[in-house]
Amino acid sequence: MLITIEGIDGSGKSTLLARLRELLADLDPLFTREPGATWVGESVRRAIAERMDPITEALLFCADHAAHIDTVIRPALGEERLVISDRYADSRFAYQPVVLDGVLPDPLQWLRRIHEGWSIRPDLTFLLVLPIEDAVKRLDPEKKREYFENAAILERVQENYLNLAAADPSRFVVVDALLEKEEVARFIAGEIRAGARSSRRRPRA
Ligand SMILES: Nc1ncnc2c1ncn2[C@@H]1O[C@H](COP(=O)(O)OP(=O)(O)O)[C@@H](O)[C@H]1O
Ligand SMILES: Cc1cn([C@H]2C[C@H](O)[C@@H](COP(=O)(O)OP(=O)(O)O)O2)c(=O)[nH]c1=O
Repeated sequence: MLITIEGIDGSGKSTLLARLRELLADLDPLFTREPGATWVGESVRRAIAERMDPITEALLFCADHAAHIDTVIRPALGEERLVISDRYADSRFAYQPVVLDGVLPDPLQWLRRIHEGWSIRPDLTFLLVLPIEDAVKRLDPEKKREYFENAAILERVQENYLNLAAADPSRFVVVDALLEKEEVARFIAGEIRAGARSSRRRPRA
């Protein structure tokens, strides 16, 4: 079963993932992330830091996704493992249309087409949502910021995320990221356990 965790920068994904490692330890999940599960992720980080042109950046994120699927996700799903990814394809569908606005006529459609035929659809996606000003307040002032981490961009990214969730309610679970950390983690751990139980009962196609 493939679970993905999505949300804007500062929504609490890293905090949540650290707690899920403890809460779900008995299920022996494979924790992974985008960008960065393979060395392709390092080129993505470099492209972001150097502000490469948006098409290059988008294609590098997609290349990172392809390498991630090939080397991590597909083998683990083949062994029936529970896989939990910190960011996945929806990060592209939420962030890159903002960066590609004005560069391409329909960035979301372009991005969807690039993923078609090889990307693997998650079984469940948890989307952490909170007011932009709270997310920005949570960002570490000591840490160097990616250019995405600005309120105007994050506002549009979150709007894109909410549209993706509205269009696919059977996959998305929208979670209030202002709830107490432990409450967020326990709720999501419970939903993952319920999903894992029902996927074991379901006959494989
Ligand atoms: N539910 C929460 N309530 C209050 N603060 C939180 C919550 N979740 C995370 N934080 C804090 O917000 C900051 C950013 O969280 P982090 O997990 O790094 O976000 P992300 O990985 O999504 O960028 C951290 O200082 C973290 O302790
Ligand atoms: C996976 C992905 C991330 N991003 C952005 C989100 C983040 O601002 C940035 C780096 O992701 P991430 O590593 O999750 O952020 P952090 O450095 O806070 O741990 O890349 C995209 O724009 N598109 C994508 O497809």
